[in-house]
Amino acid sequence: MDKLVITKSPPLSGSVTISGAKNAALPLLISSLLADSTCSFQNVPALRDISTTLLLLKDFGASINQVDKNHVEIDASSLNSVTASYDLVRTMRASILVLGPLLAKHGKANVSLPGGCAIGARPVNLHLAGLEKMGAKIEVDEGYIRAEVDGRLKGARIFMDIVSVGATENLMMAATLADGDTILENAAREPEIVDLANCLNSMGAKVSGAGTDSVKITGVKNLQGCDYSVLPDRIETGTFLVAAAVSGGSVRCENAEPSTLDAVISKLEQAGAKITIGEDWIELDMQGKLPKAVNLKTAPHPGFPTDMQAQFMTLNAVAQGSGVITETIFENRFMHVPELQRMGAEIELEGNSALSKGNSKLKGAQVMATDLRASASLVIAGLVAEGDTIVNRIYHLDRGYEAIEHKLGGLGANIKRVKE
Ligand SMILES: CC(=O)N[C@H]1[C@@H](OP(=O)(O)OP(=O)(O)OC[C@H]2O[C@@H](n3ccc(=O)[nH]c3=O)[C@H](O)[C@@H]2O)O[C@H](CO)[C@@H](O)[C@@H]1O
Ligand SMILES: C=C(OP(=O)(O)O)C(=O)O
Repeated sequence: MDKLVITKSPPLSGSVTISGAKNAALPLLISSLLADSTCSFQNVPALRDISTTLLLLKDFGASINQVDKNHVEIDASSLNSVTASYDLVRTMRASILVLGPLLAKHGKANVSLPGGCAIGARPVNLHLAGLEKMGAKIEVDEGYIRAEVDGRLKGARIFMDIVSVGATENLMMAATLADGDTILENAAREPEIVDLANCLNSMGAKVSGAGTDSVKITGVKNLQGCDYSVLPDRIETGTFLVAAAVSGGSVRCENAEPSTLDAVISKLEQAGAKITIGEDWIELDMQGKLPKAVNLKTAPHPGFPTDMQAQFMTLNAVAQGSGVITETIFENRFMHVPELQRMGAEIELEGNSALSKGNSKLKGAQVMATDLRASASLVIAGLVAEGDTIVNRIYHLDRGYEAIEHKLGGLGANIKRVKE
């Protein structure tokens, strides 16, 4: 498995182009299952999760035309299978999102239950309960969710007692082809949900209220193909901004969507960064200063995103002063803490909070990447640690960051991929 070797680097400087968002692209590509003609997607990030999704769609019988690295056309108008096998689903939890579209369009779906992953149990009960409320019969058998509906799904009012991005997306897609109106209450408000709603509407769906906690979908008989460009990745943007802040540098993120980053920008300003914003770019300048530690608590959007928690853990570790980070979304998302401690970070864990004492002088070490954002936090730590940091198992990083070593290298980081 590939490794990244990062050697203590100068403050990051320059500009970096942000890719399309993984978490927007995955449901968008999957939404092509609903359409009767070809869907064309641009600004698709070149990532392992995207290749997995395309393999999954191909496995159903969809035809895929990879026009170039970031442009793909999908025709899923006729399929020869509605089974998502364990081999593909186990590497990517977002595969569960095929359940709603397959059921809505083909009346049937067999989807392997996604395994647990390093950040928590991640159940799918809300996805299943919502689809059952729309008339689906669902059973779990030999590790597979087997779902069926007699005729079309029926519109329903669905209240979700936990805010779930995936369940909101799955049910929103299912409802586009259901009979009648569906109202999703306590829906997630993430920008990726708005992107999905916009794309579905461009296919002929009737979705309103996306971005609020009540989304209304009026079912239509069929959907057409689309030509859609994926939203820029707010988590990739945030990761580069934190890397710049930790290194005391100055970085401009191009092709970004600043309006999706309010909570992250506000914490970076509290950390002492000077932030300048344009229509599609964000610039961070630490003016040579060390960041100040911040207190933060993760929350559903527009709160502070859990996918930026690990990166801020590194920031707090090297910052001036102490800070408390509380994780409220996933019960086991502190796997990066022991690895950062191995590099010399002074962090104490208590329940779902992490107290960092600050001013840690990090030293390079061999570290293990346990999940996607944990990996990013270790790469950022490697930029300022004395000596070499070797980040093993970067499989996770490749799931979610396009060409991270090239992008960081372009900002002056000493980073290289070692193939094994
Ligand atoms: C591909 C994608 O977009 N992934 C993102 C998505 O994951 P994902 O959609 O899996 O995350 P959810 O928003 O569903 O999870 C939020 C919380 O709800 C719980 N839950 C979820 C579904 C369910 O049926 N029952 C239940 O209890 C989860 O265990 C978790 O504690 O949102 C997360 C929260 O912002 C992000 O960290 C992930 O990067
Ligand atoms: C947890 C993440 O992704 P996924 O839901 O695909 O595991 C993430 O993007 O940080």
